[in-house]
Amino acid sequence: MTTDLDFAPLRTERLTLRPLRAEDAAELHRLINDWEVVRWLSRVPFPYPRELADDWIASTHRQLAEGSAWHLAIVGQDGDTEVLVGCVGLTREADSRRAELGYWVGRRFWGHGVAAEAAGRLARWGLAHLDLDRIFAHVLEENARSGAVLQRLGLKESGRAEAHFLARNGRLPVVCFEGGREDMTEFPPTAEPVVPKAEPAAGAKPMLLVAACALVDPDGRVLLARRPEGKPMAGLWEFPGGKLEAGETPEDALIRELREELGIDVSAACLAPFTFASHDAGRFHLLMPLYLCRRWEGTVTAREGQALAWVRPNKLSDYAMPPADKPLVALLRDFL
Ligand SMILES: Nc1nc2c([nH]c(=O)n2[C@@H]2O[C@H](COP(=O)(O)OP(=O)(O)OP(=O)(O)O)[C@@H](O)[C@H]2O)c(=O)[nH]1
Repeated sequence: MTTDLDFAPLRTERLTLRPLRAEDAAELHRLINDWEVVRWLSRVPFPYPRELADDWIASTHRQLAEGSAWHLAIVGQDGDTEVLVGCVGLTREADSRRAELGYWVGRRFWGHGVAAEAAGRLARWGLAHLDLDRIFAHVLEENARSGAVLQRLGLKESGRAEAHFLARNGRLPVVCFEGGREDMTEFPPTAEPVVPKAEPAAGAKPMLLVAACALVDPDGRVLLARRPEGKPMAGLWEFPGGKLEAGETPEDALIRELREELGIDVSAACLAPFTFASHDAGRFHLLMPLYLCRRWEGTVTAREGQALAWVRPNKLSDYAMPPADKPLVALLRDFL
């Protein structure tokens, strides 16, 4: 049976990450039944029985369907032919916002940066689309090459431990790595903040002016939008809005952003100033007025493919939000 389980393949410059297929079993077995590959992996036996490839592929489908793990085939393209290169996986830790990253690459594909390209893509996808805050992994102490892959992704060494290695029939020392969305590299550089008219004094941080809005529906629920993959803080939930463009008032900017992002028309008279965030965001200082709006025209639609959620005020804290938003959420909860 071939099924892609409604999982849209993830692409990188050279690779595609897609659910494993029953037909991959023979090639997967050929690649992984190799001591040079298995010796670094903790949960894989050696020799690797051919039937295990079938069983394992079936188990990855069950995990994908239940949302507990995302084990994907790493495939490349040789002309018109798809080539299986290895596997990469993200496994959710029970009752936490962490997931474990793992990968292996067939020996003949070593030395081309495949692992970092695939693992980086899956880790960033996971942070953007699943309710995750941290990615962790462990590698054998002697596996410096794999440690370098994790460092390239931005994960930091978080400690030492021991893990059981099936093919070695024993416990061996491992190095643990961990990181969150702020650590993950390869984000496109953030657009330069809009600097208000007066140049900041030498050495002062530029001020970024962002207007945001809590849309409140007739049931008293507040709209949150999820920051999409590829942007800084991808996966966090925020109030719709955006940066002021040159010459705009905060109200102008909100009216424009709400139309662009959500397809609704709001009038300045319906934007009630509520509170503001003043937050040191590192490279710049964020000043963000937050408005309340209960009346608009049109139907709220995700015009930019972003996930949207209407959230009861007492549930707002279940959503991971940028640090600047935390005090705003508390005020909003008390007010609504
Ligand atoms: N809209 C909005 N932005 C927020 C919130 N909290 C918060 O820290 N911000 C920050 O304010 C800035 C909003 O800018 P933006 O939405 O126009 O721009 P962006 O970084 O998403 O990318 P862009 O330049 O491609 O538009 C980002 O740095 C964002 O992280 C919030 O609740 N709503």
